Amino acid sequence: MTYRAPVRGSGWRATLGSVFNRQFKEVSAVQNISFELSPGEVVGFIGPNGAGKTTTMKILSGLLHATSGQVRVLGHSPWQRRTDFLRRIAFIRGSQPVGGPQELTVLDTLQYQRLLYEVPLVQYERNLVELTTTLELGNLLERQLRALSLGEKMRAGLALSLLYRPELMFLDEPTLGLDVTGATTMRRFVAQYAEQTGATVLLTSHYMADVATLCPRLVLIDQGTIRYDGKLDELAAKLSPYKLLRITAAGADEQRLREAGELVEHSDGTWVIRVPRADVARTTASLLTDLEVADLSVEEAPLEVVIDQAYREGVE
Ligand SMILES: Nc1ncnc2c1ncn2[C@@H]1O[C@H](COP(=O)(O)OP(=O)(O)OP(=O)(O)O)[C@@H](O)[C@H]1O
Repeated sequence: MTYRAPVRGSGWRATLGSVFNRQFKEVSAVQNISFELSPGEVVGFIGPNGAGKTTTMKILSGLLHATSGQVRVLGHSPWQRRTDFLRRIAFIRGSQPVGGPQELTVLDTLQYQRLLYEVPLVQYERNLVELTTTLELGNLLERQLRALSLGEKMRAGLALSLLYRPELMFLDEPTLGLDVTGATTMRRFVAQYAEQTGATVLLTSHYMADVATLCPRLVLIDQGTIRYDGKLDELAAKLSPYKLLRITAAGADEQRLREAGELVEHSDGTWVIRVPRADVARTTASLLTDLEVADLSVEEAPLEVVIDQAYREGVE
């Protein structure tokens, strides 16, 4: 997919000049991307800023027409934007949760959406009750869209999209700017919707908590090309050949723990050591034998660390 981007120098002369003599350059956003989603999958589509995530989602939802290649979504060519296709998908962006006239109330907008998507009245009323409860919209329904906070807009935006029960959701940074509670509510809601309806979800996020909570599979894109497509835990295993042992033991001495692995942290009688994956079972057993262990847990390296490494060094 290439964009035709206008080229303009800086300063008012260049600005004026570009009005009469506009020049363009081709910007390649994504190339040779190929992946499939199975019905019911929840997939994390991640990558650094500018990697091509939003562009891909716009192509998949039909907002952009790819300059080359083949795209099939639910048996349709998305760019044709056929009504029967649009009724089955939703594209929800955390940066623009609700479009349309901002003077309308949430309820007006939901009613307008019902007409647009031809949702039968009985189904509309049932869905509205359910969405109002699960997304806690009760006291927002009579409020104008423009008066909503970011978190409230996001909840309203989700309700608008889910009113017609899409079977495929493109979620572009759905927790952007939300506080901890807002982000947790959003994750819980998406997981619940996908589970109850069997919907397929493709989700982009820079918050690893979203990915870790929701997505067993990851597609990692960088500079417009896919670098990894597979299970989240396999990516962690591939990139991080270590696990962390967190151990609380009375009378443990530093020397003994240093023998067991690389010391990462020590506070209040709790030690964290890094141990090669292959040695975890043996090391754990010997520590349990040698020390008076009150607590011991085996943890993966934090996902942030794994993904940061994938972005910086690649996956191979
Ligand atoms: N309308 C446009 N005109 C020209 N170039 C564009 C346009 N939209 C996006 N691009 C470029 O295409 C590339 C991919 O952008 P895209 O928005 O898809 O990235 P992204 O992965 O969603 O990034 P982010 O995580 O920052 O949102 C970037 O280099 C961007 O500058």
